[in-house]
Amino acid sequence: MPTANPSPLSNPQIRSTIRRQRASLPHHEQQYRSRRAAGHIGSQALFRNARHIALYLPVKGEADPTFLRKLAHPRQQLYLPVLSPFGDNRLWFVRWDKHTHLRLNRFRIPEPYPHWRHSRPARWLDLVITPLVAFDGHGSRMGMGGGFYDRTFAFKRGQSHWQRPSLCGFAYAFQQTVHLIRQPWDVPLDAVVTDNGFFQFNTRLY
Ligand SMILES: Nc1nc2c(c(=O)[nH]1)N(C=O)[C@@H](CNc1ccc(C(=O)N[C@@H](CCC(=O)O)C(=O)O)cc1)CN2
Ligand SMILES: Nc1ncnc2c1ncn2[C@@H]1O[C@H](COP(=O)(O)OP(=O)(O)OP(=O)(O)O)[C@@H](O)[C@H]1O
Repeated sequence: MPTANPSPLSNPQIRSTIRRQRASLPHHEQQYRSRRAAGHIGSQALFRNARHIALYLPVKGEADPTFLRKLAHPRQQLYLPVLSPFGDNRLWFVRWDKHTHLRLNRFRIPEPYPHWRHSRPARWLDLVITPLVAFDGHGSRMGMGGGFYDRTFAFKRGQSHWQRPSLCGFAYAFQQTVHLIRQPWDVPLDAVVTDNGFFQFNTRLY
């Protein structure tokens, strides 16, 4: 586990700084950069070969992956994260199509109703586009601090990088930080896409 060269800022400092930066980006910049990021992953095999793809609906200036909806082929099925109704701080992934009704969850993020018949187990997804606050060049991810993605994809820890689902962070390029100290529960990203391009990590190294 890499611990050398940590960022001089503490995790809470990184989180609040980047969140502020993200939220102060003008709306048209958020949209422009998000569309560019979507364009960078839309042509990748990781995206093109995925049949079941989870996106998220952005809040508070997060990069917006919903541009991928237009790039998706009709055979590709899209899902959104839903807070598990069992209170176990895990995510369910529920189908997102033109019939899906959304409601606000306790973080005021729109999500589908947690119909289990429309949900797909996390391990049967092919690609999960994950929100994040910060990432580093080794695939470490810092999120909003709820541990939802880490809990839901804990089964991926220690697995080879080609096993599904692939986790691909979706972010603005300025969200990259020098080095995040990886916690034992952190599930590394397989890839990240930003307005600057698409990067795949060799997660087997850690
Ligand atoms: N767009 C989006 N959807 C997502 C996530 C995300 O990071 N972004 N999540 C990723 O896991 C899950 C929700 N996790 C979240 C965790 C904390 C906060 C949040 O804003 N917390 C407030 C304080 C807590 C509160 O309002 O009760 C804050 O930090 O200001 C939001 C989402 C599932 N859906
Ligand atoms: N697999 C797990 N089992 C139990 N607790 C976990 C697990 N993963 C994370 N947690 C807990 O969740 C808390 C938040 O973790 P962390 O700060 O890494 O969240 P995050 O990755 O930023 O959030 P999110 O995934 O929701 O965007 C930590 O205190 C950690 O103890």
